[in-house]
Amino acid sequence: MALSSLFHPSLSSLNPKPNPSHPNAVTKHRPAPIVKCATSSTTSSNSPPPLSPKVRRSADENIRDEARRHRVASNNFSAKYVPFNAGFDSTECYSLEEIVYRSRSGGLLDVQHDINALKTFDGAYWRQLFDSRVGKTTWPYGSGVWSKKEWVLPEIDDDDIVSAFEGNSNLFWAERFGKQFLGMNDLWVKHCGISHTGSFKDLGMTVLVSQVNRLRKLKRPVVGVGCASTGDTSAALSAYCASAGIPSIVFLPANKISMAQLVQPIANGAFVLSIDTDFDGCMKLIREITSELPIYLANSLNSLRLEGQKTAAIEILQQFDWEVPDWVIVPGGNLGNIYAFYKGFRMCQELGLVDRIPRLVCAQAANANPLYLYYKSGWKDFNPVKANSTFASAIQIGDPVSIDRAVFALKNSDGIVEEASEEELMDAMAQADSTGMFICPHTGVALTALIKLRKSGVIGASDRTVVVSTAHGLKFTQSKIDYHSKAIPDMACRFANPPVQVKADFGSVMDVLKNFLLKAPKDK
Ligand SMILES: Cc1ncc(COP(=O)(O)O)c(C=O)c1O
Ligand SMILES: N[C@@H](CCOP(=O)(O)O)C(=O)O
Repeated sequence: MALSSLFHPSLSSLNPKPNPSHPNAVTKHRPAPIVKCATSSTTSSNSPPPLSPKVRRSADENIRDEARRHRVASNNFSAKYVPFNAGFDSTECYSLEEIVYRSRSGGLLDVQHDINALKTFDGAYWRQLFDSRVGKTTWPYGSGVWSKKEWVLPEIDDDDIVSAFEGNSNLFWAERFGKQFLGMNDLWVKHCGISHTGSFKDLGMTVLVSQVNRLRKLKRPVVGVGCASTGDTSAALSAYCASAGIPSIVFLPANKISMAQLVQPIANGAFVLSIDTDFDGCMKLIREITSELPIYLANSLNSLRLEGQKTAAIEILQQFDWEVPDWVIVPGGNLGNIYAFYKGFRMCQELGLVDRIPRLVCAQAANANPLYLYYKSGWKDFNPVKANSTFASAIQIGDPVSIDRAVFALKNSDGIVEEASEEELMDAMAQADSTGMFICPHTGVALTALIKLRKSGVIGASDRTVVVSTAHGLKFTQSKIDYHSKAIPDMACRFANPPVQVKADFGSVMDVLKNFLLKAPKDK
């Protein structure tokens, strides 16, 4: 079947078997889906806009209006909360319109999609649909997250979505780093941090804040949205809330996050509490507070976040033309993201877009390594740790809320956990920067894991490997300044590149330049 016939209403007659539940079918009203846990009769728009030839919208219409004009009445896709990793006989479930973060037994929740409804379409169909939406300005599909809306929050009305067209981040071929330091030619860095607020948190926050927007329209008791944060979650939360006019409240561990991160929620008008504790202390407090006050919890304990974050995995497959990489390495702190990657890959396999999933590696700072210690014990003994200070400050977390999700993801992907000392992660960051990147220390942790696994031969020279870069390096300039000025106690800073002080005269400048040019490498 021609691709165009899938998308253009006028060509739909070419489809030999018109399917009424086709997400693009321009049909009249169909019965609302029967979802056991659904509490509303939401009608939503899951129809992508018509393809070319596209008539330019009139001047008094914006892209939301335009999307509204193209909406269809309903679809058969739905999702609900279920206890995480519940047995087949579990009947516990909740509508996504309920305010619930934990199962009845106190365990984690997961968003479960109606996979049978999604399976009405084959893998080729989903691949083509997602590919057709990349990088457009069509509301809401211009977002890398909402371009996969049917797999994320299928029932939300496009009007309720709060998006900065996040996602669609660069999958960077790390040609020189791979060749020079690892002897690899198929090494890639997924730059999730080159994003609206400078980290991968945007992917999850667009979903969470959109759902809050919807809950508030439904008059649910949500006065504001709150999080504990090591910096990035609070930046994303405050930006998306500000854009929707929703109050945000952030709990930050005093003096433990970078200045660039601190200023983000302040600038976006959040109510910022700087608390004299660490992240784990802030997390405990926000959980207590959100169970007392009508403040919605925005940390990744809330499984809605992971629905957005999982799209980065789908995007990686898409960027490789649906070829599966061998390895994906993710830095881990509160441990929601490693599970989000697993879930994205697994859904693609289950729905026939790919036939396998990559092996996952979770990388932790040695100063905050509860998952690594658990892995090393053969998954026998999990003990939270007191997280020590680390340059990878956003993952200074000792009691990760998503520990069970992470273990599940790693066990089911033949995964590995690695750790990085402060010197290793800072050296790796400096090495990567010296090849033209400008990464954050957390990406340095992930690169250290790669270096170790290459050295031990676990990752082969020709293995296609993706390192997930989680935040923008510009948020962490102080660590780079300290490193390059060799101002870090007990660290050799082997790759430091301090500026040369030189007198302001021609001769002195010539001398240092000649010296430099003599030592400069002659070939590439
Ligand atoms: C920059 C950065 N990298 C990695 C992580 C780890 O992600 P997760 O908490 O989902 O494990 C975080 C937050 O925790 C982060 O802010
Ligand atoms: N690194 C995070 C820590 C909280 O993680 P979350 O994904 O559970 O919100 C941050 O930036 O705050």
